[in-house]
Amino acid sequence: MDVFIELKNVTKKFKNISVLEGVSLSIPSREITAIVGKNGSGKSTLLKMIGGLTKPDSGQIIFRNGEPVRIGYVPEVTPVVIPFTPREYLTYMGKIRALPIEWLQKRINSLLEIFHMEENQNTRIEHFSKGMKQKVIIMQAMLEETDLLIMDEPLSGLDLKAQTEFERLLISLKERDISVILTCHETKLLEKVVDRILVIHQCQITYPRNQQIQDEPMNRIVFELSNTVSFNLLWEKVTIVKEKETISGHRLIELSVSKEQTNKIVREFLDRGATIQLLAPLERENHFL
Ligand SMILES: Nc1ncnc2c1ncn2[C@@H]1O[C@H](COP(=O)(O)OP(=O)(O)OP(=O)(O)O)[C@@H](O)[C@H]1O
Repeated sequence: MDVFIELKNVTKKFKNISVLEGVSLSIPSREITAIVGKNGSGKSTLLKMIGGLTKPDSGQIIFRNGEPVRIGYVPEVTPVVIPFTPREYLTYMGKIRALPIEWLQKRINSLLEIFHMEENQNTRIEHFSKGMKQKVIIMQAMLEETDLLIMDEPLSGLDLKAQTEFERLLISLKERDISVILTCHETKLLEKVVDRILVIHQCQITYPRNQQIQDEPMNRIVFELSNTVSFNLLWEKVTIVKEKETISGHRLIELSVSKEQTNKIVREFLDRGATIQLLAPLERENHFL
């Protein structure tokens, strides 16, 4: 697995009220990740930080070990009335971004094909259904070549048919090596296509119960490790639950690890000079939302 996005100890507050506190996680490439949580839990804030629209107060967000990543952002609020056809609208948006006109027209043709919108390209967007408008907004976010597509509540207001079509679209984006992160209120909606679900709960990222391998025993391990020592956890069934700095130049790292992987992880950390603060069976009921 190669890491696409890594959050290291990310904290965000608004007016001294924490939205996220010391969140660490890794997301591999070419995955569809859904972020779920209650209203006001911080889903949009996390998306905006990943999209570079707002900065964390502390911590880091690193893409592909520091390589540049091309990001398309689809905001939650979409304009209701767009008095243009999709081709006109996408051409204007491309010109605003100073994309070369010939390249732009080819790109629009290819997007219309990917989104199955060729037949509708000359109809004014204001006459479109919510799902079709949504597609135009996503196309707009993808006018430049895109490695990562960030979508805030893309399902809101879509009927069942449009949701199914959206699922197919997500699969076709993934087949084109585009990673997707989206927010969603209802995990059931996309569970067939989503690779990873992250739940924001009380300023932390947790994982829904059905994402764990059923009946697989898990351990909770807390290591203390020097701040100067790096580590990378990209094994299956290992998740960073929390990371917290201590006053002594160390950090506490809480992991949820399958029983099967526990010995391997413990060895890895001890080799890096870590000490074990806690190792116990994971009480899932307490841990998950
Ligand atoms: N620019 C801002 N200034 C002050 N507070 C903010 C700002 N942006 C977000 N917040 C607050 O941060 C918290 C998280 O907001 P956010 O929009 O990220 O939540 P959300 O999970 O996306 O909510 P929803 O499901 O309702 O869209 C909320 O309490 C919100 O009021």
